Amino acid sequence: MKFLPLPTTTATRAWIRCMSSTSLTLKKNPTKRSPINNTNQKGTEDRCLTFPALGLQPHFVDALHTAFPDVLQPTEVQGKLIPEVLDRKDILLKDVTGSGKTFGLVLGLLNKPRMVIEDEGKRRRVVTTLFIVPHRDLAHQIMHWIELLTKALKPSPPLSSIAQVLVRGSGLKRQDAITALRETPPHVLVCTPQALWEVYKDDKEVLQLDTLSTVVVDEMDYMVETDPKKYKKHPGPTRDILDVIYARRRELGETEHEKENKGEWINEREKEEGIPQLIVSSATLRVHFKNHLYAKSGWLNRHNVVKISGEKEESGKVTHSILVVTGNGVKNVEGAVKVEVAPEEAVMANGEENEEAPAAEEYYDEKYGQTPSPFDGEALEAVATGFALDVPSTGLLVIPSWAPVQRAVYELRTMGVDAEGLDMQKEKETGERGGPRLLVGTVATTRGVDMPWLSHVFILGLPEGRIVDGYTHIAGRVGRFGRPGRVVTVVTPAECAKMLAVLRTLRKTPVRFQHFD
Ligand SMILES: Nc1ncnc2c1ncn2[C@@H]1O[C@H](COP(=O)(O)OP(=O)(O)OP(=O)(O)O)[C@@H](O)[C@H]1O
Repeated sequence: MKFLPLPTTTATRAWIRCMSSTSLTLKKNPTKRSPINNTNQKGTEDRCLTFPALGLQPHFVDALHTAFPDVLQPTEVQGKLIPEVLDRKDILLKDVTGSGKTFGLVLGLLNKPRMVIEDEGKRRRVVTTLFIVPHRDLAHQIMHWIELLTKALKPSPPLSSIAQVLVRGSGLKRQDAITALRETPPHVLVCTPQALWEVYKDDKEVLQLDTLSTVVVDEMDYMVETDPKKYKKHPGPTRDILDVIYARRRELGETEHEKENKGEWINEREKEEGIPQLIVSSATLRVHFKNHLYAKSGWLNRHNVVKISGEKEESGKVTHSILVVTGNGVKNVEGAVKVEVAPEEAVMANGEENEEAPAAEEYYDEKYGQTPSPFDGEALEAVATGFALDVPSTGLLVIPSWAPVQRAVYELRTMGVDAEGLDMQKEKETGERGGPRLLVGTVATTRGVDMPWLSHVFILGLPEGRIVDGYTHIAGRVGRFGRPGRVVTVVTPAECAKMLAVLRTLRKTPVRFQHFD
């Protein structure tokens, strides 16, 4: 079935801003340093940014400090990002994992004016921002941040008017989600592309796509296929939804106009018609992807776009190890260097019994006990051993997307590991209090997730897709915000050379994982 783009008459775009924009000035204060060492463009002087100076409203900054006492000052990338989010320019955002991109987006978006439309003489609030993310765990994580901020606001508005989550498999029926959206259109709708597209197909009016102020696509390079042979057959929901929202922008771009004035003309028209700002973010936006966005997609206004990237900050102390499964034992990759490990970093798991385990084991015994494992037993055992000997609290195992997470959980449990499927909704309650435990997810469910209490990432096999980008994102779950971490990849001898090449490209030296030969 084909869906036509929404009509984009000026009348339907009749929107008014219910709050005035804050004027933005960057203040310098040479006496303080921001959490990430900020230098100015010449790299000679410290620049201390404050959240109010970036344009965040004072009562919101108070709530931020109450909800997140450790967040004192903006990071370098947030210093550049927040003022641009508050403006109407399109943004291409790229910085290392864990630098605060997603958090900064949340802060900026919540400070944007709410969209209000005039409907039969009445002013009515509509969804202001779509925050599109690749999977529901990331949606829940963002929602959790927004919930904490909303609760800390004085007075605290109802959460549903500030943000709602639209994901598949949340337990909420699609029709109920549509009713909630119609009754209380939120400031920010955090959603996955599939769920959004399904709601749009069911009810084209409820999302009011033609009056949006901003569309954010986080981890966009992961969600949008750039090979025309593939996307022409299967565009995918992100592409479908962006094609609908930016149909008018594409039309303007294709309109005949004198070359010299075209940019100015487009910007004028865009402003008049209220075409939404597009923000694209990822730690890995490759050149071919940017070219696709600029030249082919029609989603980006190339005459009004700003590129934001962080300066190369030193990430936390993360070690990278490669274990090779030979079929006759597991050993460190040849050439791995030996580093001294401080005793407190090599904490033994306490081996306490998990009270829930027996019931779960019975269930999974029945389900999986009689069928052969899809996993290499030696590889899983290496992970189980590494976990038992090295993980003090929480580790993450990333398995290939073809592999069943619950099956991996079952097998690890039979090896004595307290394993469970990654579930960010649960994580916000358990957090660092749990453990030692091993969370299991796939590339698809771990992209962008933030668990400051995570110390280890184990990767089973070569990361899929572009291996370097895949590895960057998976490994980026640790070492966030200057914290230490350990990444251990378990590969076969045939995969070993490729894995070494990945580390070479990223200028990392493999370090011996001390529990193996
Ligand atoms: N200004 C700040 N001060 C202190 N901590 C911060 C600040 N901004 C963000 N953080 C914390 O840093 C962590 C990483 O943030 P975030 O998930 O936004 O990073 P990211 O750059 O989007 O990572 P990824 O590329 O992996 O998605 C979070 O735990 C967040 O709470």
